[in-house]
Amino acid sequence: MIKIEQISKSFKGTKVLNDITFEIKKGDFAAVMGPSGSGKSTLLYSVSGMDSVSEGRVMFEGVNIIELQESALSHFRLTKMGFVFQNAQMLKNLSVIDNIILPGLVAKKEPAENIRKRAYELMKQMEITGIENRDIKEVSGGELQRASICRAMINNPEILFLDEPTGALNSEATDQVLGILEDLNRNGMTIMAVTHDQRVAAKAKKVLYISDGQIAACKEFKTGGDRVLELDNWIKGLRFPSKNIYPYPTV
Ligand SMILES: Nc1ncnc2c1ncn2[C@@H]1O[C@H](COP(=O)(O)OP(=O)(O)OP(=O)(O)O)[C@@H](O)[C@H]1O
Repeated sequence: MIKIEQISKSFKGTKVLNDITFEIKKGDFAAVMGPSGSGKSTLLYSVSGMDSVSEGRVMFEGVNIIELQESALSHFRLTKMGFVFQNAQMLKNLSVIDNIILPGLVAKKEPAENIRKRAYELMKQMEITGIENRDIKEVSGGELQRASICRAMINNPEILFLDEPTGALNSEATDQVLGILEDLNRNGMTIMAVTHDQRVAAKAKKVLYISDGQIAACKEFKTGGDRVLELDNWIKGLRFPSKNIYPYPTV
C-alpha cells in the first residue's frame, strides 16, 4: 500500500532521516519506536506528506506523493489519510460533533447528512455518545482523544497515522484508545503509529526501531503470545554495533 523508498531528510544541513526504506501493507499496524530525537515524528510526517523529504520516494498506491502539488497533496491527505496527534487539536469554537464532521464537509465527497450520520456511528463505536454537543473544554482528555479518532475516520481513510496517541492520557483512557486501535486494525484499518508507549507498540504487527534517523531494527510479531513481554525483551536486547542493515537481524 505504501512503499517508502530511500527517504532522507535534513534540517539546516543536519540529516535527521537517513536512507529509510520500508513498506506498509494494507491491514498492517506498524509502530515506530526509538529514543527522543531519533526522527520518529519526522518519519511519520514525511510518509504522510505533511512534511517534505530531501531524497527518496513515498509511493502510496502507485502515486509518489512527494511529487504532488500542494493542493493535490492536501486532497490526498484529506480523503485517504486520517491523523491523530498527542493533543487532540480540536477547534475551540466548535462543538465535539462539529469538529468531527468538519473534514467530511471540507472533502465534499458526500451529503452533510451522511457525514453527520457516520459521525454518530463512529462516536457510538468509540463509546462517547452523549458528548456530541459539548464544548471541547467540557470533555475529558480520553473522550477528546476518542473524538479525534472519530474525526480522523470521518472520510473513511485508507490509513490512520498517529503521533503519540496516548502520550497525554491517563492509564484508563490509554486502555480505551488501545482497544479502539486494536478493533480498527482487526476490522482492516491500516495503522502507522509513533509511540514511546510499549503498550501501544504491543498492539502492532510490526515495530520499527529508529535510531539516529535510521531503521536500526525491525520486529514482526507472530499472532498470539504475550506481546508486551516479547516487545520488552526485544527492546532490552537491542544492540546497534554497526550501520543499519534492513531488515536488521532481530534478537
Ligand atoms: N522543524 C525542525 N527544524 C529543525 N530541526 C528539527 C525540526 N523538527 C525536528 N527537528 C530535529 O530533528 C530530529 C528528529 O526530530 P523528531 O521530532 O522526528 O524526533 P522524535 O524521535 O519524534 O523525538 P521525540 O520522541 O522527542 O518526539 C531532532 O534532532 C529534532 O531536533
